[in-house]
Amino acid sequence: MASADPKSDLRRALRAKRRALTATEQRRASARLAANLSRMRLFRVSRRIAAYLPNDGEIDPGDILERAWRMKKKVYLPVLSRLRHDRLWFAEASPGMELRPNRFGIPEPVVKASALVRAGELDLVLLPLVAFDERGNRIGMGGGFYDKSLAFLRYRTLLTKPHVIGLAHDFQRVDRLPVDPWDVRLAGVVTDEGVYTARS
Ligand SMILES: Nc1nc2c(c(=O)[nH]1)N(C=O)[C@@H](CNc1ccc(C(=O)N[C@@H](CCC(=O)O)C(=O)O)cc1)CN2
Ligand SMILES: Nc1ncnc2c1ncn2[C@@H]1O[C@H](COP(=O)(O)OP(=O)(O)OP(=O)(O)O)[C@@H](O)[C@H]1O
Repeated sequence: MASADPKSDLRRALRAKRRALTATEQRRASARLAANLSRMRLFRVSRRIAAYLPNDGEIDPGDILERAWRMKKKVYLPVLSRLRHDRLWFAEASPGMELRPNRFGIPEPVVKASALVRAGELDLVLLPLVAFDERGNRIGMGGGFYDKSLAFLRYRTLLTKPHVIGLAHDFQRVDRLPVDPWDVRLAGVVTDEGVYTARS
């Protein structure tokens, strides 16, 4: 059924499409994604990199995490704030560390509050998305978590950290997305098929 929010129909359709991928398709996409990202200078020079654990058919950054650890980079995963329910913090992750599902069922590192860092302490945030366009606009799951946690970037220059790159299956690209005032623009999007660098 069509709804009043143009974003929600698109969300539903693309989420269903990515959930329908087989495990084999997901593994192939993950390997291609890692190959495409590791060719980027931004990835090579970044020391502290946040990614995510895949949920709902999202493209799997697992191969990227492995590569980053081999390159002696620090890898971070998002943790929902227990105090402010709409904010993300980031915890350094290591292979095989203890994880516990958050309220959406997505596993999170189990760390003490003092070990959590804010987005501004990272060099590169690789974030999940539901749809993107080539101008660097995205829509996510609808919680506004990343938009709120990265809102400070909208008032700063292009040189401000972290750099924000979206990760997606190539079929999640759409012609043009509606832009809301709070949306944080991506520097680019990397997919299983290639790299889209946003030009303003
Ligand atoms: N892998 C991954 N981790 C992430 C995010 C993400 O999008 N992907 N997030 C990015 O923000 C944060 C969590 N935000 C999320 C927001 C909504 C749903 C979700 O599945 N919503 C369900 C309703 C679930 C419920 O209410 O219990 C839905 O819309 O069907 C999941 C994660 C932090 N970690
Ligand atoms: N910086 C902000 N300050 C206050 N509210 C915000 C901010 N960013 C987003 N929101 C609110 O969050 C809600 C969800 O926004 P939106 O639909 O754009 O999320 P999304 O981009 O799909 O989610 P996410 O960022 O978690 O991937 C909106 O109702 C919006 O009002």
